[in-house]
Amino acid sequence: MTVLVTGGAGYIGSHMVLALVEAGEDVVVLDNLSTGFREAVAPEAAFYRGDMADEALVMRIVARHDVSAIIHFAGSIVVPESVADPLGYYLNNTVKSRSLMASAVAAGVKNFLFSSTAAVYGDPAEVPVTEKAPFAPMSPYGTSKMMTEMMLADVAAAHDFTYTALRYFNVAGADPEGRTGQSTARATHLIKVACETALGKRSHLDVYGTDYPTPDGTCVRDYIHVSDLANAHLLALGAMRNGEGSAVFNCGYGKGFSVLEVVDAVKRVSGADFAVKLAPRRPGDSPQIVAGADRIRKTLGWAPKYDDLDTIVEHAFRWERHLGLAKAS
Ligand SMILES: NC(=O)c1ccc[n+]([C@@H]2O[C@H](COP(=O)([O-])OP(=O)(O)OC[C@H]3O[C@@H](n4cnc5c(N)ncnc54)[C@H](O)[C@@H]3O)[C@@H](O)[C@H]2O)c1
Ligand SMILES: O=c1ccn([C@@H]2O[C@H](COP(=O)(O)OP(=O)(O)O[C@H]3O[C@H](CO)[C@@H](O)[C@H](O)[C@H]3O)[C@@H](O)[C@H]2O)c(=O)[nH]1
Repeated sequence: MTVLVTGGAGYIGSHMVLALVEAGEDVVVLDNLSTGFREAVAPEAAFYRGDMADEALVMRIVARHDVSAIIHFAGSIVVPESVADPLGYYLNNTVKSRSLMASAVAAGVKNFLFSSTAAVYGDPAEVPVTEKAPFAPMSPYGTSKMMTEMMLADVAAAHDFTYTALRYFNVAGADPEGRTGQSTARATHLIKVACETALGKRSHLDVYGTDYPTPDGTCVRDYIHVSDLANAHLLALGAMRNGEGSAVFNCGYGKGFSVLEVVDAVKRVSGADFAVKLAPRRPGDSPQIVAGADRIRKTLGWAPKYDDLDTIVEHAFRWERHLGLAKAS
């Protein structure tokens, strides 16, 4: 009874592997290391370097390790990059997820947890946005994830197969014990970029767009600590194993912070007053996304431990310092 984690060498996946190992699960990771790092994978987990769409490899892993559940993180994750390269995103996030699902069905793996995203909502009419809101992605990234969710629903209707789509809001922070964190090269995520800037790895931080219809004109996001997110996966996995059926959950705290508020938090926590430049809007950005987060708390009993922006930033900053002072590429 092993859990297969695709993308387990990545930022969120490496935290998930730690949480699974701590929970006593057997874990096998499949990752092509396109953005992940072999050394980020906890030593207790078996590791295969390969592509999630390599159906023969996935079937071999499932048979050899007696895989009974898949947690599927592997994918491409940068919103503006998806605007520039939609076909690349549809291939890696949608087409290759279809292959992974086909392998799961063929091999009889019945439980499938999927990394979806708040980006499937686009610019929602109501904020906080609940799971009942319609799909309205504003970027190829969001559309690529929406299509995967739609495939999962169809597969669950046709086969003995249960899925949970967790729609993450903005994931940030690092393992509180400092064992892993976000090591992504050429990072684009706000909190990581701000921490790099605070440490002098970048000359300044650009604020993309100051004329949005938000209180201070900058985009608002709901930042969730990566370790709370890993815990949400453990709960979702338990519910699927208990036969509770397919489900969709938002993963966020229900609180929004603007880009400028995040920049202030990073300055406060780091003690560094770095340069900030106001820049034009970035393609594909939604003005404001905040999670309606009741369903996961009520249904799965999720009780986050790190629901505090300064704590998230502190953990992210500590990891960034641990990575060293090499200039960000
Ligand atoms: N970081 C966020 O804020 C956020 C928010 C919502 C959803 N997500 C989703 O969570 C998942 C993990 O994101 P992350 O932030 O850890 O990103 P990441 O880039 O650190 O991790 C992705 C991992 O998948 C691997 N990978 C990519 N394509 C692959 C393929 N074809 N076959 C095998 N491995 C492959 C990469 O090498 C990497 O280790 C993604 O699916 C992403 O869309 C992330
Ligand atoms: O140097 C920077 C980086 C970001 N931002 C802004 O900060 C906000 C957050 O951006 P970012 O951290 O890149 O996250 P998102 O574009 O919101 O996307 C993240 O969050 C989504 C869920 O909401 C996930 O699905 C994506 O994978 C993940 O990249 C946006 O308004 C950006 O324009 C800046 O102003 N300057």
